[in-house]
Amino acid sequence: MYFQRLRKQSLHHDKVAKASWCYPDGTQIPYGVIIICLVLFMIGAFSRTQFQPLRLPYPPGPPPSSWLGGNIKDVPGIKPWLRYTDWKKRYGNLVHFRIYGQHNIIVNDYDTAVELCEKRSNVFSDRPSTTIIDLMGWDFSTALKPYGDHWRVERRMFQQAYKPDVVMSYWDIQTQKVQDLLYGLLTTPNDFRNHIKTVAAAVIMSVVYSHDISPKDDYYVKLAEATVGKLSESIFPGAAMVNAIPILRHLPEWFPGAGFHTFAREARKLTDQMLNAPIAMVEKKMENGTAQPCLASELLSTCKNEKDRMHTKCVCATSYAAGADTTVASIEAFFYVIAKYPDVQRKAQEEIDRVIGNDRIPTFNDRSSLLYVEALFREVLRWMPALPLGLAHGTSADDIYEGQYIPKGASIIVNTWAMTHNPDVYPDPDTFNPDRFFTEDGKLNDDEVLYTFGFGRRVCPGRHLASNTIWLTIATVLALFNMGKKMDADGNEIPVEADFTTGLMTHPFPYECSIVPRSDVAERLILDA
Ligand code: HEM
Repeated sequence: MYFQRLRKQSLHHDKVAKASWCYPDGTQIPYGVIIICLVLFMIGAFSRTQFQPLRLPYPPGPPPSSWLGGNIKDVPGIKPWLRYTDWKKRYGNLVHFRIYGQHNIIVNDYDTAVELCEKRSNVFSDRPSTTIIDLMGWDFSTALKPYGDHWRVERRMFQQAYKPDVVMSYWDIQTQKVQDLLYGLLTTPNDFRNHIKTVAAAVIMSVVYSHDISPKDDYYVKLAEATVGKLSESIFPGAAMVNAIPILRHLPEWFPGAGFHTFAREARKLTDQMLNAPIAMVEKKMENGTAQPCLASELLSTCKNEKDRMHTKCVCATSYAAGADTTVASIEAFFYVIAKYPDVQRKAQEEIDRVIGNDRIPTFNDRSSLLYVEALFREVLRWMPALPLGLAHGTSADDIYEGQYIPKGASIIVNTWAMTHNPDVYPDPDTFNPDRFFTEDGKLNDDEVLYTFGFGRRVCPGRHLASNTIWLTIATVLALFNMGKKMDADGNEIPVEADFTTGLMTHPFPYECSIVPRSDVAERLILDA
């Protein structure tokens, strides 16, 4: 029965997996043999990771708490960036730890990140291979692709689509979608978290697929959210195990501990739909002549073969996967801090009133005149970086840094949080204080906190688009609304207090705040926009 089951399952898997369980003549290999081979292979593979060819020390780090799992128990499930920042005090800017056979190097300061990810970008531009992510079909994502030809082609497409002069052509879309957000805040302020999610999704869906999302339950947005949600869920012990010991991917689904296969299979279905459904919609519109210009239609019209079409699908789907929730995280952080820091809000509003008056809504053309708003924007990125641990780089060769050994295949975790909360650079780092970006003579300093968008050849190509959406939201919301604490039924203020979630991206947990238009004029401006 097991054999039948395995055969059935193997229909779902790729050819490699099928071949692994049969002799060349097609006879099934007994499971006992397979398991013994797997165990031997794992021990062999694991021992190889322990072998240190150069006899140089790894960077310092916490001693492993178990021979097999290494430091698996030392990495907390909640906000690991705080533990890593603690390790910086004990071990320094470069910290090594191991989980099963996977070597991890935490980079805790800006200069070391530049040295490794930028100056040595020929070695430090890979991504760590993550088996569960491949099994889930997420290897479509340009952001997760290994440093190689496929990534290079798509990276070029990204750079073309989102370079500074091209993103200016998206200003109208962004203005329209931010106006929708303002209207939402005016009419249903308690629903502000949904409005924030909508603005980020609406900008990307419009830029990429020329799709105007429906305000509620948009099919494509729900699909993308469910797919991205699976990615966040993919951090569970079974997944960690198969990531660290990739050979385990060949375990049959029924095998104890191989439940990751079931999870991955379900996730893969969603991933395929997210990749294909919106592109099919654009292609249909192109066929019947109703397609509006957008990134997908532009790229599709230049495709010469199926390979080009595949790259187009990957770039378009990655735009949403990498660009929506990151933008949401930063806008949510802005809403949270503004409700918490009334003095900052007042100062920003004074500047907006003084520079542009209160009879129009700020536009992108005002950006260079609103210095305090710019400082506030930077402080949002710094105070709560959307990706506190960036996106891990990988090493494509062995390397030596200051006499310490960094092996090929190591995961390089850029601890952005430690950088944005380095008290030597940002005194009193937990306080939200835009003034820290001004020089003594009242000019903006040159720290644009751009490193929150990553380093080197893998730096975020969507940073200009993201910066524009976030800035316009900040400037217009400050110009038109007052945010602050809500009152309870007894007239007492409800404190604005929320912790932030753990994940690749971090968001505030739900909290309450009041959002009211600053004046009748502000209300009219929103309604007339
Ligand atoms: C606040 C918003 C955003 C933040 C904080 C952010 C941050 C980041 C970070 C930290 C990385 C990893 C960089 C590295 O590996 O060193 C990254 C990569 C990436 N981002 Fe963004 N991002 C944002 C918005 C966007 C948007 C709007 C798009 C697309 C339209 C986008 C597309 C990408 C892509 C494709 C990559 C992978 C690049 C590669 O691997 O070559 N991001 N982003």
